[in-house]
Amino acid sequence: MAVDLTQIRRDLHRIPELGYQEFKTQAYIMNYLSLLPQERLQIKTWKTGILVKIKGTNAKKLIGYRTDIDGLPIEEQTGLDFHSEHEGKMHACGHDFHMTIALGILTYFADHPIQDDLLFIFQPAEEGPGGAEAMLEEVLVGDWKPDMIMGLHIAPEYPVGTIAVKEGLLFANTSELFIDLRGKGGHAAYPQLTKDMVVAAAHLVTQLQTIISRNVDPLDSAVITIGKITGGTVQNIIAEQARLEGTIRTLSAEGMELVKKRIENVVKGIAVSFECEASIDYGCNYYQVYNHHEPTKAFMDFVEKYKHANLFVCKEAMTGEDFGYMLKEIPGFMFWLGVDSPFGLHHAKLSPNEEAIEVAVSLMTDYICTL
Ligand SMILES: CC(=O)N[C@@H](CCC[C@H](N)C(=O)O)C(=O)O
Repeated sequence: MAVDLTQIRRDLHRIPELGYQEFKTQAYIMNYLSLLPQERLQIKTWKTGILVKIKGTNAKKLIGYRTDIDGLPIEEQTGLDFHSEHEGKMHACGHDFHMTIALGILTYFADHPIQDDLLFIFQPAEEGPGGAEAMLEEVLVGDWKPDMIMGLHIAPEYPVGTIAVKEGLLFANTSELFIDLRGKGGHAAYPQLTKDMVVAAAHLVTQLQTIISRNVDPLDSAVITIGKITGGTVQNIIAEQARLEGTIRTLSAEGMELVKKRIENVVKGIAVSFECEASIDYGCNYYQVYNHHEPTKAFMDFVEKYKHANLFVCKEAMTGEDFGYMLKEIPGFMFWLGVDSPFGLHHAKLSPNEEAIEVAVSLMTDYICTL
C-alpha cells in the first residue's frame, strides 16, 4: 500500500496529547490500521495504547517493536504550517516521528509478511506517568510477550542518516521529584512574623545542587534538575507555600538511592532551619535503558554495513525512557535516530528533519527481514 509518511507525521504532530489522554492519537492510528490488509492483523487496545500483531508465515518467534505516543505540556513555537492544534501541548520529544516510523514499518510487513510474527506496541504516557511497566504486566503476557524488542528515539544533535547506539547502558535511571514547603504567610513589611517559603525554596534549590557536587562520586554521574518553582500569591505578600518540581537522573539504581536519601536529609534540614513543613513526592520512576549485548551487537554490525546509514557508537545519556522496563524483561535494544534539529528535545522549537523518517523505516524493515 502506498503511504505518505510525511502526511501521517504532520497529522499526528497537529494533535499532541498528554499521557493516558491520547484519545485522538489512538483513533487516528486505529483508523489508519483499518485501511491496511486485515488478513494477518490482530489488533487490541489497552487504555489509550494499541497492540498490533502481524502473523508470520511460519512463526518461530515474536519480534517486538515499540513506539511511544504521548506529547508534552509545551506551547509550540516552531511556526510550522502543521503546528500543534492543542494549546499548550506539543510533540516536542519526537513521538510523532516515532509513531510514523512504526506505522511505516508495520505497513510494509502487513503487505510483505515474514516468517516470524511481529508485534507493534503503541505505548501511552512515556513522558509520565509511564505506560511501559503497566503494559508489560497487563498485556505483554502469554503469546503477546515478544522474544525480542526494539525501539528508537530521535536525536536532534545528529545528522540525518546517523544511527547512534551502544551496548549496555544507554539511558539513565530517572525519578520525578516534587517538594512542597508550607510556612506562614504575611505582610511583606513584617518578615519577622512569617516563615517565608520563597526564601526557603531558594535555599533548597541551591542545597540540592550540592548533592551532585559533594555527595555523588565525581567519577559517577547524576543530575538533579528543578524545572519549575511556584509559590506565593502576589508581590507584597510573603509566601506561605512553595513547590519545586524536578527530576533526578543517575547511572545506577544505587546512585538513585543515594541521591534520594540525601534529598530527604537536605529537605529535613530546610524544614528545621526555616521552621516549616516539607514533603517529598517522587512521582514516576523509570528503570534505566540497558541494551542487551547480543541483539545490540547484531544490529550494530548490520548498521555498519548498511549503505544508507552511518553507525555512531555513542555514550550513555541522562535522558530517561520507560522502555527500560521492557528491556529489563525482554532482550533487545533502543537506538538514537539522527534528525538534525538546531533545537533539542523538549524545546518549543524542536523541528526534526522529516527525511529521517524514511531512513528509519528502510533501515528497520531491512533489518527485521534479517532476523
Ligand atoms: C527521552 C526523554 O526525554 N524522556 C523523558 C522521560 C521523562 C520521565 C519523567 N517524566 C521524569 O521527568 O523523570 C526525559 O525527561 O528524559
